[in-house]
Amino acid sequence: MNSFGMKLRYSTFGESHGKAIGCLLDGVPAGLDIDEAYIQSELDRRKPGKSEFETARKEADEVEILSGVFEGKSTGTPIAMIIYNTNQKSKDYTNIKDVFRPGHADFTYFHKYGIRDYRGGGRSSARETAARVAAGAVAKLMLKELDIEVLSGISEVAGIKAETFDYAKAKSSIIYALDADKEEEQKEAILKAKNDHDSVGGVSRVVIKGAPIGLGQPLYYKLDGVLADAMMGLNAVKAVEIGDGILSAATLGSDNNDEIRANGFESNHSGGILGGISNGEDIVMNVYFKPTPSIFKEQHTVTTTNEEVDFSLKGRHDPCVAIRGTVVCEAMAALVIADMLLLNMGSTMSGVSKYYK
Ligand SMILES: Cc1cc2nc3c(=O)[nH]c(=O)nc-3n(C[C@H](O)[C@H](O)[C@H](O)COP(=O)(O)O)c2cc1C
Ligand SMILES: C=C(O[C@@H]1CC(C(=O)O)=C[C@@H](OP(=O)(O)O)[C@H]1O)C(=O)O
Repeated sequence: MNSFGMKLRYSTFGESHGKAIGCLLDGVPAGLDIDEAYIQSELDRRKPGKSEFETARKEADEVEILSGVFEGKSTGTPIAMIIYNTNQKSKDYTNIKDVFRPGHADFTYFHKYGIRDYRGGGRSSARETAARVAAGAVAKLMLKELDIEVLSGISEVAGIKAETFDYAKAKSSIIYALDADKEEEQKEAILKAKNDHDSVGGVSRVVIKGAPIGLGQPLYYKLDGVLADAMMGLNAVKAVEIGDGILSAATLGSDNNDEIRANGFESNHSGGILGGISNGEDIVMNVYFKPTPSIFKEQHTVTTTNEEVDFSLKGRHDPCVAIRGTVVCEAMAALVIADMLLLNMGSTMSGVSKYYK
C-alpha cells in the first residue's frame, strides 16, 4: 500500500509476479473527461520490453478501468484501474529464493516481514510503478484542463550530462534523452554496462509548466517537501534537487536570488518554489536514480540463514532504471500538483465559492 495526498488520495496493489497490479484513486472531481486512450498511451511510455535499453520482460500493460467513470466522465467516486501481469517467468528466480540480492529490497523486506516473495522482488519490484503511471495519467488529464503540463527527460546517464534540455525531443527518443548531442554517448554507456553484466545510474529532469502562483502549504505540506517525498518514494531514487539544488549551497546569495521585476522573475534558480509555495515560474526538479541493483556479475551475499555465498543472478532487468523511471516521475509530479490544486480551492473564500458555484 502506498498513498499520499490530502484531497487526491491514491494507493496501489499487486506484486510483480502476482496476478495483477492496479490503483485506487480517490478525490478526482466529477465531470472530468477520462480519455482512456491517453491513459493507455502513458502506460505505453513506461511499459517494459520496448528496447535493448530496458528489461526484456514484455508486458502489454493494458489498463482496464473498473470504477469511477461513467459515459467517459469521472463520477466523483473512487477510480479503480487494473493491469494484469502476463509475462512473469517466476522460475527464473528460484536461485534467489534463499539469498538476498545486494542493492535490492530482499534483505530488508525479509528481516522486516519474515516472508520472502522472491518472485521478481514481489511488491518491491518497480513493476508497481505501472499503477502509479495509470493514476498519474488521470491527474495529468485534470492538469490539462488548466493548461498545466508535466514534462521530463533523461539529463544524465553514467555521469554523461546533457547540456541542453529539449523536452519535445525527449518524447521521441528511445531513452528519453534531453540532449541530442549526448544521446549516442549515453546509449553506449548503457549498452557497455549491459554487455559487462553491470548497470548504470541516471538522472531524470522534470519540469512542470503553467502551475499558478500559490500551490503548496506554508511550513507543513510544502510543495517542495511533498514533491521530494513523492520522488524519493520511487524505487531506486537516491536524491532529489529542486531548482539549482546542491549547487546553490556553493553560490553567493547575489547569484542565487531570482530578482523580481514588474513582469516577473529574472531567473529561476529556486526551481519555481519559494517558502514551499509555487511562484508561477516553471517548477524544476532533478531526480537521481542509482544503478539497477540486479546485475549478472558474480557477487557476495548471504542466505536467509545468514550463510555467506557467491551467486550469479538470472531474470530480466533494466540496465538503467532512470530511462523508464522518468515517466514515473512525471506521474508522481502530476499527482502532487493535482492534489495541491484541489487543496487550494479551499484556501481562499473565492476558491471555495468557485468550487461550489
Ligand atoms: C522503472 C524502474 C525499473 C526498475 N527496474 C529494475 C530491474 O529491472 N531490476 C532491479 O533490480 N531493479 C530495478 N529497479 C529498482 C528496484 O526496484 C529498486 O532498486 C529496489 O526496489 C530497491 O529499492 P531502493 O533502490 O529504492 O532501495 C527499477 C526501478 C524503476 C523505477
Ligand atoms: C516488470 C517491470 O520491471 C521490472 C522491475 C524490477 C525491479 O526489481 O524493480 C525487476 C524486473 O522484473 P521482475 O519484477 O520480474 O524481476 C523488471 O522487469 C515493469 O516495470 O513492468
